[in-house]
Amino acid sequence: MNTTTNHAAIIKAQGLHKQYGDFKALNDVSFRIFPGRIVGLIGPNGAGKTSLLKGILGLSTLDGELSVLGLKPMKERTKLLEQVSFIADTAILPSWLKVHQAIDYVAGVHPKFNREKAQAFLAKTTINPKSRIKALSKGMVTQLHLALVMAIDSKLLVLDEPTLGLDIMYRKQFYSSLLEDYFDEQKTILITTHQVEEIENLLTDVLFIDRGHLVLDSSMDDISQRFSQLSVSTEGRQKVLEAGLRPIYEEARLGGASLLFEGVDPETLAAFGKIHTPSIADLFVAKVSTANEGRPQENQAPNIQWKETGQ
Ligand SMILES: Nc1ncnc2c1ncn2[C@@H]1O[C@H](COP(=O)(O)OP(=O)(O)OP(=O)(O)O)[C@@H](O)[C@H]1O
Repeated sequence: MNTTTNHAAIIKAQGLHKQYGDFKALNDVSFRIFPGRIVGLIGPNGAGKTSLLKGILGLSTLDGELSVLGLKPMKERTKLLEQVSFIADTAILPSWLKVHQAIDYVAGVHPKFNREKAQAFLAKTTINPKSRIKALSKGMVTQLHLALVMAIDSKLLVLDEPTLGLDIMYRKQFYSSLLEDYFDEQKTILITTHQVEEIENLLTDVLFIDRGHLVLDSSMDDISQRFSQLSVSTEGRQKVLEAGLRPIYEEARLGGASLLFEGVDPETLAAFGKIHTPSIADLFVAKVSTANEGRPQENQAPNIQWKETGQ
């Protein structure tokens, strides 16, 4: 992240590469993540998010320099996992276990697990502590996982698609619990999701990744300083172009266009139409399209289906 801080970085990544046979899943990825941040790792299917997260957790090898909480993830995995908690997108709990036994189990193996916290998270769901895990719905199993993981007092929480399969009510509840009951300035959360609009207001920073390349590393504050989206009529668009202003991305909208600018003074733009900070989804599409212009066809991003923002 570009954020200036007095703290040492929790994650330092320099020139990371991941190769599966001939295929490059990560290509020269470098970034830093500092304590007290909630970082969204955003990218389309197959972008390399899980490969990166697995490397950070010491669950698979990455080439390049990587330090997490001052440790080398692969070599010092045991020590690292004492301070990190995570939910993989394919997390599985033994189906024969009862919910209260799952709590006992985690309490037994994890010194930083807070049983009362887990029980309080579960009390917000309809899960019966006496149920066997095999009797829970898919979404309930995820809820149980999240309750267990959020009750561990870790310095770093890694969430890979944490709310997959959960209903909208619980998703909202989960994200507000994450902020109110889990997060504090000593902790760091690294999260991936395809439902970017749901975490947009939660994030302090974003890392955009596309086809193994990091295409943006920015704090949300910097995004609002650096990028502006301008809604204009068709004539307004013409005037913008005549004034020599060049958007990095544009989309046709009913009766006009939406133009996305980088590093252009908002006051200059305001003379032509309505300006606002772009949504993460719009910014992602813009940055990926710009990055793709310089890449050969076979490395270009697939069509990305983001939720319409209705601009
Ligand atoms: N074990 C593997 N062997 C070969 N290729 C792999 C392996 N794991 C991942 N890949 C490839 O690497 C690329 C990145 O995969 P990865 O799972 O990191 O993407 P992702 O961004 O997490 O995607 P999604 O959003 O779909 O989960 C994909 O093209 C995938 O097919």
